[in-house]
Amino acid sequence: MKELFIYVRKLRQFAGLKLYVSMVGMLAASLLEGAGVVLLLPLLTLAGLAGPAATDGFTLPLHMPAPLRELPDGMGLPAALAIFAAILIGQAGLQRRLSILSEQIEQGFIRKLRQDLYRAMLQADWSFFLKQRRSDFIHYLTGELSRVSYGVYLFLQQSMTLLFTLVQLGLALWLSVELTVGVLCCGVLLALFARRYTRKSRRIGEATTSLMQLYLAGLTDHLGGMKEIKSSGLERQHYGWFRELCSRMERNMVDFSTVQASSRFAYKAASALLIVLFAYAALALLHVQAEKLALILVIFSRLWPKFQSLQSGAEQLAQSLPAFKALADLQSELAGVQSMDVEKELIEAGPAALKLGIECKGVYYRYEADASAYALEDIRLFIPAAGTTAIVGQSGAGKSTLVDVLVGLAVPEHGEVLIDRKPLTGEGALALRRTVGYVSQDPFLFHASIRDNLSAAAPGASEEEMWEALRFAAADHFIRDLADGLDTVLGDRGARLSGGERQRIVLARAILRRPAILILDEATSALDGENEALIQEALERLHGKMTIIVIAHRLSTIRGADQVVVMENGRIVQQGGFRELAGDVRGALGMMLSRTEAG
Ligand SMILES: Nc1ncnc2c1ncn2[C@@H]1O[C@H](COP(=O)(O)OP(=O)(O)OP(=O)(O)O)[C@@H](O)[C@H]1O
Repeated sequence: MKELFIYVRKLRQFAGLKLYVSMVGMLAASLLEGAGVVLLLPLLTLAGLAGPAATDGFTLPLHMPAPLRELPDGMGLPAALAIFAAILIGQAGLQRRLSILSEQIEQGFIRKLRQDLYRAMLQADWSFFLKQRRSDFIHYLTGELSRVSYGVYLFLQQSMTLLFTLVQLGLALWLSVELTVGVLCCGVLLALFARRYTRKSRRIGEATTSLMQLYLAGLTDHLGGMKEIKSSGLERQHYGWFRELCSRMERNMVDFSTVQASSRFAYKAASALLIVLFAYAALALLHVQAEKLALILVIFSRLWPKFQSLQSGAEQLAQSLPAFKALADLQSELAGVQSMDVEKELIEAGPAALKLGIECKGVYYRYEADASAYALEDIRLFIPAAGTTAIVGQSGAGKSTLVDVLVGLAVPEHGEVLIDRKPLTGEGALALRRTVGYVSQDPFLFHASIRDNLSAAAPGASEEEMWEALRFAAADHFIRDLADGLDTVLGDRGARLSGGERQRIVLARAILRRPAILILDEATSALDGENEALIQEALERLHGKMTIIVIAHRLSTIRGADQVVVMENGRIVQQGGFRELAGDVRGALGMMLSRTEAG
């Protein structure tokens, strides 16, 4: 429940006056409805359906009937009917307005939640993303958010129902304290009994959250790995997993419907018993007039469904509570890892170009605070501006981690990173990253045209500049050969291209930004010898114009580097010019070269 109130508080802050207007409107609507109900009996009297004894027996709750009775003969009924219709139509009009208002509040609130969540994700430290599944974010931004949205809507609805119920309860108490207290006690007893349904709904809601999470995670993995699944003939296993999960999801929803149906049954059965009991108590024990009993029954028949709908709303709310909790947990976790403000302009623009270089002084880094091994240990390194530095080492040596530390994505546990002799912190890291062109091992392309993919990185780039960047990345020829050229739409993550073609477009995109620092993390690994040679030449042309950091497995790609850094188990084991290191046959690079040649 705590989480629900967090969101209710947020809703109050978001909607402000509108929420109170809507609450007051609900109260007015329920009063009008109550007035309509109270008019029923005078109407019966005026219509001659209830005898004169009825009006003598007890005082009517509103003054309206008296003036009505003073009207000339034959005018009372039409006037009462007209007032009755005006009240009901007015109430319906008010409810229409309230429904629109509550929808506006709900949708506006959800938009705000969605924006806040996505914004907080964008502003979070990179380390936060390393611990999460991508599919979980999709789960939170879609499924869980709509459950929260539904929950908030339910909460508004429940408040409305509660207000209606309270007003009608007051009215019923006015008419007959004994019978109303009787109905109320039965309602409370049943609500206590029905707590089991609410608790069960919450457990089912928890299962819904984890099943949906599993479903999305599984689907994301399967769709991402479809090629591996098909090439290894694993369709059967995957289908088996999917079928089993779908059955669990089906059972989960059926369980919830069963809970709701059982609780509805309990209320309906109790209602049948209570009507019989009331009728007996009123007529045989309390000797209430038949007309008054009729009014009580009208009120009971309006009150009891409200109890039932409050219970049903409570179950649905309980079912969506785990989504509130999941979202609240995520938001509080995100609040602790915010490292920027996406909308804030950087006041201190930071280095537009690197002047001296990047230095690591005794840097230690590990992914988990309690991990026994460091991914980087005692890194001492200087990367000169406008030079080319190659980082080599076996898989898992720490090359990508080192680059993350150099651009401020990962923050060292000990030691520091200096950019042009100034410590790399906060805004400086953000400014630095805006000058970086990064090509990763797993290049990312949007499901959009090549043009859109390029302009996503450099919004103002002209067509000419795009072709220039593509020429640099040896991608111009194959793109000219495509029927739609720059307007060719790439598949999901660029799936319609070969790995080498993808890498070349991503490289062109990085260059188009005219970065001060170009980082290539295994960026040419999918290229054939000819294209790799073309890119090597292009990189050599850039030599001296920008700082280039290359991570490479293929040692052929690092021959032109000014400095080679060799890593092993998170440490730098050798560092120097390519020729110098290659000449030391017993050194790490020399051994790697001889292994490569032998291979
Ligand atoms: N997200 C992560 N969480 C925990 N440990 C990680 C994570 N990423 C990398 N590591 C660990 O950190 C160490 C260095 O990994 P890193 O990716 O930097 O190596 P690498 O030299 O770039 O490898 P490769 O050439 O295979 O890309 C490895 O032991 C790896 O298992």
